[in-house]
Amino acid sequence: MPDALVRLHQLTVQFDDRPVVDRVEMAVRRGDIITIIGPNGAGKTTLIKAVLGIQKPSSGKVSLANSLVIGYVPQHLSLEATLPLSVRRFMLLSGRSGAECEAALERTGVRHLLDASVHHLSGGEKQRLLLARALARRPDLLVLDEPAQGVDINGQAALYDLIRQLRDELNCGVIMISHDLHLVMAATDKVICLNQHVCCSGYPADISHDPAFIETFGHQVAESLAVYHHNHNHRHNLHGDIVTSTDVQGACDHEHH
Ligand SMILES: Nc1ncnc2c1ncn2[C@@H]1O[C@H](COP(=O)(O)OP(=O)(O)OP(=O)(O)O)[C@@H](O)[C@H]1O
Repeated sequence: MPDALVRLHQLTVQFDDRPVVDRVEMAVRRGDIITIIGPNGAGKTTLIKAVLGIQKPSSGKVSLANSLVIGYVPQHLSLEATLPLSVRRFMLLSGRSGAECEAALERTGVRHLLDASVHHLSGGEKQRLLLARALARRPDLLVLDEPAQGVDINGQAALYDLIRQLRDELNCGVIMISHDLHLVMAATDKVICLNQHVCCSGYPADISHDPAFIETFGHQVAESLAVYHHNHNHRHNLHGDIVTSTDVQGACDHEHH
């Protein structure tokens, strides 16, 4: 099994003696798309901040692969509203060359906005700009905090699709937070349900049956996800991709209901 890009060992973060992230174990490898779901205040952003090194663990640790390059897409683009700033200038502030910035913007579908003001971009355009900035670093690990916020439903599906393509092109690992359970179930390889501690984790179709998932999100949510469940007549590799019967190393062979 390839080495992990990032590994959490019993990661715990406390604020005023209150554990907000409680003894979390997790590993992200190249090719993984791992989505963290959980109710408000569950500790998702705090966990991501610990991965980024901007939140110190109270105990446990975060191990990163040597010279790991992380591309981070924050929830929002927060900028001084009175400061004039074009998309081109914003991208160049990342320290990458003009050509690299333009290629990244092209890849996320917003190169035509090079000379637009960042203040006038739509919600979806801003998310694609933030993704381009992360991409320009050619990251080993993409970290996204609710990347689909402010994006309409069609745009969300396209954005998740793009994230999958980028994972393939860069052969990077992806860790993201999402609140949109339907899209998560449709677009993710592995889901971690966090409520301070890890309630349950696994393939999307499996975890929605997990009593811990139902307890966290309620029967209504679990039932509404039933549409994504299906009987499998195929096998998965460890990344959740379908494999043929001759290529079964590390595959699971199970039925989902
Ligand atoms: N720097 C801090 N000091 C004190 N408490 C904090 C700090 N940062 C976060 N918290 C608290 O930790 C808890 C978890 O916050 P966090 O932002 O990680 O949750 P979340 O799962 O990302 O929530 P949401 O889905 O609402 O964004 C919250 O109760 C929050 O108030």
